[in-house]
Amino acid sequence: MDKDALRKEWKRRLSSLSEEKRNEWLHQMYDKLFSHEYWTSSQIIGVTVSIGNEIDTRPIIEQAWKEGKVVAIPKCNPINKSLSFYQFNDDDQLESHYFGLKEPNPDLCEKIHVSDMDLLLVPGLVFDHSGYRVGHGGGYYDRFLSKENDLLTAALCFEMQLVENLPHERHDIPVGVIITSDKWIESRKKSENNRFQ
Ligand SMILES: Nc1nc2c(c(=O)[nH]1)N(C=O)[C@@H](CNc1ccc(C(=O)N[C@@H](CCC(=O)O)C(=O)O)cc1)CN2
Ligand SMILES: Nc1ncnc2c1ncn2[C@@H]1O[C@H](COP(=O)(O)OP(=O)(O)OP(=O)(O)O)[C@@H](O)[C@H]1O
Repeated sequence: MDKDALRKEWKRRLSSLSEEKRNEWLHQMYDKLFSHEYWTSSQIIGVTVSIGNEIDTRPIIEQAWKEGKVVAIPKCNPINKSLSFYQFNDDDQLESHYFGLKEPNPDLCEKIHVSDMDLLLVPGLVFDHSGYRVGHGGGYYDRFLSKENDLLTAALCFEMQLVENLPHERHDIPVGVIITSDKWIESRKKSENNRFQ
């Protein structure tokens, strides 16, 4: 399957997940994330504001606030397909101009410099065991990550979003850790670790 076919198929699969299973798995995933050292050692966390059938990021944002962490959310620049991150403290700072996404209003938010970010949670539809991903197809995160070698990256996904191998191109950048409801995968080292099960 090419990337477009994968996108289409996994959007369909995600939309057919029952509310009950979705919630059960999400809570297991959050627990794994919040006990991972990437989370505990990070003060400034980049995360999207989820929409539709994406992994619900609201509980992650609220946990970060509760722990006194800084939440940085992305704003797209569709002209050059770049991302800028802004500090998110309050829902009043959100606006929706582009593609139905909830984005920060730059007039109401402080900009976060990438070099200050500790951990970036990367969205995606399908992932493989090496950390390669297929996202919504804008290439925003690959472009962004191509300039940020040192940033810790993690992705949350359901087990059903994991496949053995994805087609990838030279510009694709794998995420460091994948967290599912069952396990976390240190994808960069290609070794699985079930320490948090
Ligand atoms: N919640 C959430 N926010 C996110 C992402 C995400 O996956 N989830 N992104 C993850 O990357 C970025 C936005 N990703 C996008 C990926 C593709 C298109 C897209 O297909 N745009 C079309 C059509 C635009 C239009 O109709 O206006 C295009 O560019 O041709 C848009 C945004 C940043 N914010
Ligand atoms: N670093 C880059 N430099 C130039 N073009 C890029 C780069 N990364 C991705 N692209 C281009 O962006 C488009 C979308 O890329 P891709 O299919 O990998 O997106 P995606 O990873 O699914 O989306 P996203 O990162 O927004 O979640 C492709 O045409 C790809 O060639």
